[in-house]
Amino acid sequence: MREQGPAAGDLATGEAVARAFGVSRESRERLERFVALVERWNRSVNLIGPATVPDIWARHVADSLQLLRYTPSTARIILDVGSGGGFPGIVLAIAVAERPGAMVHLVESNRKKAAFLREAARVAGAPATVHARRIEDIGLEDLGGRPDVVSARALAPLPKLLELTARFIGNGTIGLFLKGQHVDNELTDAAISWSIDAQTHPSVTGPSGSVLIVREAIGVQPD
Ligand SMILES: C[S@@+](CC[C@H](N)C(=O)[O-])C[C@H]1O[C@@H](n2cnc3c(N)ncnc32)[C@H](O)[C@@H]1O
Repeated sequence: MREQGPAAGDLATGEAVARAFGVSRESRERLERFVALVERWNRSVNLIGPATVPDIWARHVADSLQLLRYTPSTARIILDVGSGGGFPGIVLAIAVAERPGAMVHLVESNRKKAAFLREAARVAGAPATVHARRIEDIGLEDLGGRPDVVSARALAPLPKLLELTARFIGNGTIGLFLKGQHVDNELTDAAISWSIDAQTHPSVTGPSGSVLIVREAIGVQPD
């Protein structure tokens, strides 16, 4: 899979997403099996908003795949927090499936969603380990070492997200967070309690979204 970014363009179909992101034939097949599973399970488990199902390739798959361009090519351990229906975690696991030693740890506290994620990893043949627990209860020993990347989408506003993930970030471990239109306000709110080294990049999937890269977040005492 090509690791530099796509031109935005039309991302409405599997074929278009595969072309835009330089996805290999094997990865595309894995993504197609995963998408079919999401669509099937979504009738009984709330994985993605029903109204977004027709746009699943752009709204969910491409949205997740864009994180690959910010993921170092040497990254092996990825920690995805609040994985839900596998966005971005399962998509990233598919994207790095051909990297020797790669493993994506999916932390999801909802048991039904965790069961879905296990089935999704099996069906897609993706290197993923599912932890049906809260992130607060996860330590480095559960991940087999320090993660290279911590990812999350729609888990919590930034101040809370940093409470949950900052202990993993820094010393080369980056946070890659898919954020909505209020990212600047979230950064302002988070700056009250955190000294943050971060950058935002526009999302390829919509003008209001962004990718937030956090290189370091250190807790500060309020004055
Ligand atoms: C709004 S969903 C987002 C799911 C997915 N990342 C997405 O964008 O489609 C948030 C998910 O985080 C899970 N979650 C919330 N708090 C959590 C925690 N402290 N530890 C692990 N999972 C958590 C919820 O069960 C839920 O599935």
